Amino acid sequence: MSSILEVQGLTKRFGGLTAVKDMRFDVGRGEIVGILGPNGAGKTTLFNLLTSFIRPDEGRALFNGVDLGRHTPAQVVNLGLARTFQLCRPFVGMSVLENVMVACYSPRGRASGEGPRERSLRMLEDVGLAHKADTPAELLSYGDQRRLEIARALATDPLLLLLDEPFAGLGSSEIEPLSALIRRLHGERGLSILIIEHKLREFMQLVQRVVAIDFGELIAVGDAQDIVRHPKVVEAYIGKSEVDLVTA
Ligand SMILES: Nc1ncnc2c1ncn2[C@@H]1O[C@H](COP(=O)(O)OP(=O)(O)OP(=O)(O)O)[C@@H](O)[C@H]1O
Repeated sequence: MSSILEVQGLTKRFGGLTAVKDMRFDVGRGEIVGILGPNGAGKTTLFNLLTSFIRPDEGRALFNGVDLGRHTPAQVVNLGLARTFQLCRPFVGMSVLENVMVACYSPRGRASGEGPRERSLRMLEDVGLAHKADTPAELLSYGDQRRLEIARALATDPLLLLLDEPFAGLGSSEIEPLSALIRRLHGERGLSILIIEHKLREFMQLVQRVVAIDFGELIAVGDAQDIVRHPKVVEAYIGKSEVDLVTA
């Protein structure tokens, strides 16, 4: 499997704190990879580096061989790398449909040849939100806002989708359908996906490989089943009782 993303020694310091240190891993084309780590481990900083919201102090990330650090966030989207955020930020005062239409005007969205309205509706159907197309975006439930975020990202026609804690704040009745949606998008579109999550149980069902980090450093990479038992992961994060719970 060739790599769509190659992270090569990325490092980011905030004053005396090294939030991401010499990070190295790959994402294969069409692969779902999870980033696992406790609060403050550097997961969102890593996403901010990949999407050029911030610049690395050292190292680089190659997307289809292109150095992402040399591009602006908008250019990164135009290369085919889209993200969602931990905190959903829809355009308020606009409908759900209009929120997605904005993304349809991106270069990759326009290149699809579909009209923005038609494309928007198709994306909303894809994520199960078409029936709420005319609803003001700020009135959506938390779970539906996550779907809207995904629809907006999909409208830019990504090759790699970064999902920042898509299950945060959701109840178990919302997590399973959202997880099924992510699996379907991966299966049907052949999307490569990099997903941050705290919840190991959800990871076990969803991801093909896990990158475990702690204090900004890579501590293990491997199958979810192996990572959950990896001594450094257990020590840093999970605790034996949690391993028993997750693997039960
Ligand atoms: N702009 C910034 N300035 C200073 N320190 C920062 C900045 N952004 C992040 N940090 C620090 O870098 C470390 C990593 O933060 P980051 O948000 O990447 O962690 P995280 O793994 O995403 O955590 P969480 O799961 O809580 O979202 C933390 O100690 C955080 O306080």
